[in-house]
Amino acid sequence: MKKVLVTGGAGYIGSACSEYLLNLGYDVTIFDGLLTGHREAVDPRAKFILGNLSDREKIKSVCREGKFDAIMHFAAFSLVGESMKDPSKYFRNNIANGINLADAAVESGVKMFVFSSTAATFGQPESIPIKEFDRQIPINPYGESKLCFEKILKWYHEIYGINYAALRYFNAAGATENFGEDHRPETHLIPLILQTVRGKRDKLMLYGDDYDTADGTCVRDYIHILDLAQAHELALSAPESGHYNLGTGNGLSVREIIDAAEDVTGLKVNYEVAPRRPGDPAKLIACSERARRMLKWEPKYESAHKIIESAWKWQLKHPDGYKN
Ligand SMILES: NC(=O)c1ccc[n+]([C@@H]2O[C@H](COP(=O)([O-])OP(=O)(O)OC[C@H]3O[C@@H](n4cnc5c(N)ncnc54)[C@H](O)[C@@H]3O)[C@@H](O)[C@H]2O)c1
Ligand SMILES: O=c1ccn([C@@H]2O[C@H](COP(=O)(O)OP(=O)(O)O[C@H]3O[C@H](CO)[C@@H](O)[C@H](O)[C@H]3O)[C@@H](O)[C@H]2O)c(=O)[nH]1
Repeated sequence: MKKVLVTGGAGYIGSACSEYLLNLGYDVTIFDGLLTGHREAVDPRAKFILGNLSDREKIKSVCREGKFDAIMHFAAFSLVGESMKDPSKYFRNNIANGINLADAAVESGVKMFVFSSTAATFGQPESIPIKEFDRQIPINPYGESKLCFEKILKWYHEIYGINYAALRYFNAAGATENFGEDHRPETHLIPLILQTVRGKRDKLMLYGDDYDTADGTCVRDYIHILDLAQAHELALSAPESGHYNLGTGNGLSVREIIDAAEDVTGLKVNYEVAPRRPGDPAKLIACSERARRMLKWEPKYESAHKIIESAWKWQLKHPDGYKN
């Protein structure tokens, strides 16, 4: 499993995972269309191919020539709000373009396919913490597109024998020394809080303080991207195909994240309580026992302070994000 194709390796999580694999001596090829990613986020040790997964012939020839042992598939669109306005964009990229890649993988004899899935496949959870086999009823086209691709992989496994791991991340956060979060527009809580304390934004809008949670604000399970990277590498030798939840199991409210950010930065977060953001479930917390047991996954950056500290360091080093 030494030769790995990483789609979306110029993006937030894909760049950190590529760096992690390269540090362990893997041979990494990154395939990315730079649609939402950044050229500067491509680890210089990786081979880089600029291309769009919509180009079926191109991805087939990349796979044929590359003779990869495994594929890690991060490339996708992932804004929930945008998916409610333009579902076609999400179904085309996350499903149709994903099929181009899965077909190329099968045709070229790739043994393992690791897929970025999401907690959004569950929709409103039936119970907390969320277990792998809990009911999945997505409440937006983004979550639906990811659930659909999980099912496609299951069928490709049954029919063609390709192994897969669908990794359902909860809230990816934090940064490595070199790679961090620069979504444009940024919609994620932690980078927005840190941009606010730096004065790059006037204030943070806190979406809803009337949820049925201890302090009234939404609770999420924040997982460091290096812990996600560790899980991806372990998934390459997963004992069986299937899906895994990836979270720490610690739920933190928006207010607790604001408090932790104030501790880490020594600065005040200017925020205003705003109405609830449509589509936000009150609580998302993972039960990741399956990954811990079957992949021997051990998250290392479980405290909010460590996660925020790493994101803070990265923002201070890259005050305007990536340059290109
Ligand atoms: N950020 C999170 O909290 C989170 C949580 C759960 C799941 N995920 C999933 O993880 C993956 C990575 O998320 P991210 O936050 O790093 O996103 P990102 O937007 O930073 O990275 C996605 C990368 O994929 C590339 N890409 C997209 N479509 C492509 C295509 N058709 N052809 C070639 N390249 C293409 C983009 O240019 C970008 O570099 C996504 O699949 C996302 O759905 C993210
Ligand atoms: O300006 C902001 C931004 C966010 N929030 C709140 O902060 C929490 C976290 O929001 P955000 O960082 O946008 O992440 P999520 O909406 O929870 O979604 C992330 O985590 C999900 C899994 O839990 C993934 O499915 C998604 O792809 C990923 O974007 C939510 O309660 C938001 O309402 C605010 O109050 N103000």
